[in-house]
Amino acid sequence: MGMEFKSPPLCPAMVTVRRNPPRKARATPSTTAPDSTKQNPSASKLKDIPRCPLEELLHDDTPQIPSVAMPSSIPSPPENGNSENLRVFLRIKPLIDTNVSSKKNKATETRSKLKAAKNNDTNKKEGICLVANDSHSVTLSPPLSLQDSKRLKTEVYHGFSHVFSPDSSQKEIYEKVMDPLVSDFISGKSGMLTAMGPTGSGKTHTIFGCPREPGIVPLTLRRIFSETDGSDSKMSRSYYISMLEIYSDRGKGERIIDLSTDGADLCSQQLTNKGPQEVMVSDVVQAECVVARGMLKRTTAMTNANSQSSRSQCIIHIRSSPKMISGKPEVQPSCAVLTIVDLAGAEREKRTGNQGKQLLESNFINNTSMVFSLCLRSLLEHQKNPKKPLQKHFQNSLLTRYLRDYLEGKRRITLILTVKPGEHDYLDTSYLLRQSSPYMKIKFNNIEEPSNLPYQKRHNHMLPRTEQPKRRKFSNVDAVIHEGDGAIDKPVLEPSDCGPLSDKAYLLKMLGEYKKKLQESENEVFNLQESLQKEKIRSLELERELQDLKSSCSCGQIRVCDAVIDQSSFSLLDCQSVNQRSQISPRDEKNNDHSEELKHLLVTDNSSDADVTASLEHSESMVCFSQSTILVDSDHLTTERNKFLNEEKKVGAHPSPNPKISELGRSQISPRDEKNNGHFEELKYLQVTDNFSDADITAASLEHSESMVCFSQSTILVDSDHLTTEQNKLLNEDKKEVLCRRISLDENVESTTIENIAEGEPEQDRATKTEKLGKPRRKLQPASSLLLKEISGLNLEDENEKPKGNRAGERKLSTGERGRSQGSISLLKLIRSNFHN
Ligand SMILES: Nc1ncnc2c1ncn2[C@@H]1O[C@H](COP(=O)(O)OP(=O)(O)OP(=O)(O)O)[C@@H](O)[C@H]1O
Repeated sequence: MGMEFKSPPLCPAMVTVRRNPPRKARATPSTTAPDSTKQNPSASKLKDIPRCPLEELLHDDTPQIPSVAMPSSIPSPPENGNSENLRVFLRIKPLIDTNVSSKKNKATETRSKLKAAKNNDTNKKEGICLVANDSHSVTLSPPLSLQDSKRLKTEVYHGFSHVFSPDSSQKEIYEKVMDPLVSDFISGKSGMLTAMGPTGSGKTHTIFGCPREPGIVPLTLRRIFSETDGSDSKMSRSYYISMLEIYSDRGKGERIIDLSTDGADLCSQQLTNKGPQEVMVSDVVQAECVVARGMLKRTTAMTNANSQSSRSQCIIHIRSSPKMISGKPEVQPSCAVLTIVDLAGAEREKRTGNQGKQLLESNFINNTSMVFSLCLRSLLEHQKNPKKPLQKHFQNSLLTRYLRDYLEGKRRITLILTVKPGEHDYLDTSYLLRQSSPYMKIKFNNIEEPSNLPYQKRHNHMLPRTEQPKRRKFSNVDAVIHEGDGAIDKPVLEPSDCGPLSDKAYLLKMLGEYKKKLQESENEVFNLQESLQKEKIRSLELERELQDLKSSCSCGQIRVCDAVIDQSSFSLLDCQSVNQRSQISPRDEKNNDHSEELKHLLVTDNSSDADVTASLEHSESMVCFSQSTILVDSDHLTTERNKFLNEEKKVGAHPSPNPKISELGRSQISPRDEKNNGHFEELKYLQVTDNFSDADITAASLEHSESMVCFSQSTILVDSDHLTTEQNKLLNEDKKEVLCRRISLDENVESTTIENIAEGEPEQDRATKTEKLGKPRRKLQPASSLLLKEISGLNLEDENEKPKGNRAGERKLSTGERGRSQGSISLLKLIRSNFHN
């Protein structure tokens, strides 16, 4: 039905010159409109003025019923040969959709019915817009309402591989659509079946079916395994199933979910490198279970158009590979993959009433469907005109990237279109038929069945090339793990199945190594942490021990020194030396060093606690013996301090030619004793230093315990007063190291510290002095009490002693003192005899 068209009259004053006149619209096969230029002679006069292409704009591109011009252009399915056309099947869904009026959609149905009743009384019963003319063609008639408003016309589509009427059974569909593909698959040819159609048109039903009416997938599996069961064992093959869905969560990009196993999220990279996990199936029950599980995990939702609408694109791979027999692969065609895709149905917002999340999902679904169609369209145009480059529409969605090889015509595709015949679905059906019917012209030329190539390689071809990592060569294929790695019953391909190690296997191997290393490092870190902890504990224990030792040491010192002070006021014992000499151990061989000097200040006083505490200022250089006695290292004292002490005459030291003696002499200080201010007790003793034998010393100390103190194996301290002039002389003559010191004692002043060394003093006097001083008596420790007993029992006498110019003046010796010099004599005798020997 052509349309009369008259160009609008031209304005005489206006001349329009077009540099690039619009292309002349080509005549569509369906158009029957007479050439307007022939019919209207006046139009020829206006040939210079391009006419408005209104006719083309208004023209409906669809073929008209009376003049069906398509059959000649639509190729019939090729029987065989290298070149074959894409097969397009059409399935018409039964009009009465029980599911739509099911409980969940009852409300929607009621609403739409009420609407329909309001709008048009004639539409009480929905009309049919699509009818099958024969097994290869259909007629699509627009509803009257649309015919009037949009001037839509009846269309005839033919050239389908087969049109399935609404009463077609699932089995029939399987046999016509899928069985040839399965046969190819079994013989080693790969192929893909894709179900396309608007939402609720029966794609999922066709692909999966239901228990009562199993769909293409279950029937395919049955066929495959029935075939395998009957075949010779030598021809038997292994089959693997993988199932995944591409889904858009709230429109936030695409996600790939592995449906065959754990429903894990696979990123695009994983899909490329590893692919979906495969599950090896050995019989139909196992295979159906895997598919059923996957279906349960698939994302679906209830929409106004479908109570269980698929919200994702679902892809199932069935892969076959030859079984190894006696370690050698069979020569038969090796791996083949059968791919079945259930696309999510395109949705119209008005019809579905989707909002929010579902609207976003709907956009994703429509977009993916559109990209899929564009890819095929581009392939068709490229095949028609090879000069036209193949558009890279596949890049626009994950699904098309994944199926790129198919969409570029390198693998066989079969399409099954599902449509609803109702009038309400006219637009959807029309759109699908117009869009998809040209695909029948797509040819697959010289399809290279990579029967001798491993599946891995082919599968990698199928994946987006841009995402393929660089290939690496491996000689050892022991770590070959195919894409089904990780599945519980994952199969591991034999080296011969896979050829060189694939990228995926390489990456997996690397990952495994890194994982191992990480594990080792973690273990090491753990061990180090443990040992660190142990070390910390140990160091704490050691610190505690050290503290204990320190405290016990200081206690010991105090005890020993207290005892010395209280009992005999023999204050020359240097704490350090005491410690070093193991508490005055005569057998300490280490202390054979004669040069060891004792140089300390002994501050003896009735020091108050505060004073003693103040001594802590010099804690490094002094040792606190007791409340009344502080032993200070004179070297550590400042010059002022020493000066002060000297000025105050608190240091009583006889000048001695021997530096040791002077040092020792300076060690008698009583700075805080007010009573003793400037007065010193006299200490008279000899320090005989030599290498005495143990026996000698022991004998000496025992024999003359009253007059000597044995410090060590090399040092004996003897009261010089107790020695006779002869004895002293002898010692000097023999150049033995005789340390003699005399500290004058002011007789007028009572000594506090060394009062007990004032030999020969009557017990009564001592008691009186002590009483006067009011100094507390300290209890002796057992170790020191013996020593002090010896010291206190010293009866020293130095007959040759001369005044040493000490400030205290010459000491007057009492008769009693002189009488107690026998011990000294005996000692000197012993020493002498020792030297002579
Ligand atoms: N040929 C058929 N015979 C009987 N019932 C059918 C047929 N085709 C589809 N149905 C029913 O129609 C409903 C919708 O079908 P289905 O879910 O397969 O549509 P769909 O195209 O997959 O929709 P969507 O794209 O939204 O997933 C289902 O309940 C299904 O059982």
